Amino acid sequence: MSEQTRAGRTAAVIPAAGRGVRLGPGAPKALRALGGTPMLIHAVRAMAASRAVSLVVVVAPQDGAPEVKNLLDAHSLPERTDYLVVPGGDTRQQSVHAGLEALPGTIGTVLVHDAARPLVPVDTVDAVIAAVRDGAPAVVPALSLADTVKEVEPGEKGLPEPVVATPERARLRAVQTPQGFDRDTLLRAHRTVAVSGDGATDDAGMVERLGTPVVVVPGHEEAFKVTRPIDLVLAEAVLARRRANDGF
Ligand SMILES: Nc1ccn([C@@H]2O[C@H](COP(=O)(O)OP(=O)(O)OP(=O)(O)O)[C@@H](O)[C@H]2O)c(=O)n1
Ligand SMILES: C[C@](O)(CO)[C@H](O)COP(=O)(O)O
Repeated sequence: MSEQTRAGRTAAVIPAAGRGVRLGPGAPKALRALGGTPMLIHAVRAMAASRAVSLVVVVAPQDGAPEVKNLLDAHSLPERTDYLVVPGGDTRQQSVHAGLEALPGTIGTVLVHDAARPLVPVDTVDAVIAAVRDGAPAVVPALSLADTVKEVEPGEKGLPEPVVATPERARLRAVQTPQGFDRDTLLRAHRTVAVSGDGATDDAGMVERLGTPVVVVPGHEEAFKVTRPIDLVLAEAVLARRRANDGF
């Protein structure tokens, strides 16, 4: 069944319904400008840049679907790709679930990509799709860590926290998006797995909870998530360098 569905088309679901509290006051994060263009538009273009992606489903803030539709209409996007907008939920996983339920039956492979990762290169997108099409039911791009990581006993904010363990860094990876899935597998995870607790911060974590294997492929430094104000400074710098290199 999976092999059969994976022969189908590839869609990208972009959860974009978050507020961006950690970025500070302002418009919903996905709608904030990066290089003069909403972050969401960068993310949509990043998915549609892959020739394998034939449908992009944007999950908009709950009451923001009309605004997001207008935004997509107002920006140039590849014509070979179809675009759909659906309203999101209170959590990232509710939003992703809403996007998945909107997929037509012809979709065999699905990517889930944060609107907050506007600069992911198309080679990373294609590598994830290729790994799913080669038979992996769940694929995540990830990077090794530059910092040592400590596990702590979380305490009150501002107070010293006791260290519990120092995990072996060589075995750790920082996970990015787009994450790629056999569509039936991810839908099953979203329909059956609890959306809180360990493994609920990303879609691959939910698939892990099904007992289904997940594999990692190399991520990319420019696929970082715009979470805090410093990330926006970095994103502007990366975009400016790209534009200078492209000569416009
Ligand atoms: N209810 C939600 C919450 C998050 N997201 C999306 O999930 C992605 C990753 O989440 P994150 O970076 O945490 O975004 P926010 O939730 O907006 O950030 P914050 O936690 O700082 O408010 C973002 O593209 C965000 O729009 C979503 O679609 N629906
Ligand atoms: C999905 C994700 O981007 C993988 O790193 C991450 O788990 C999202 O976490 P957030 O706290 O909801 O931004």
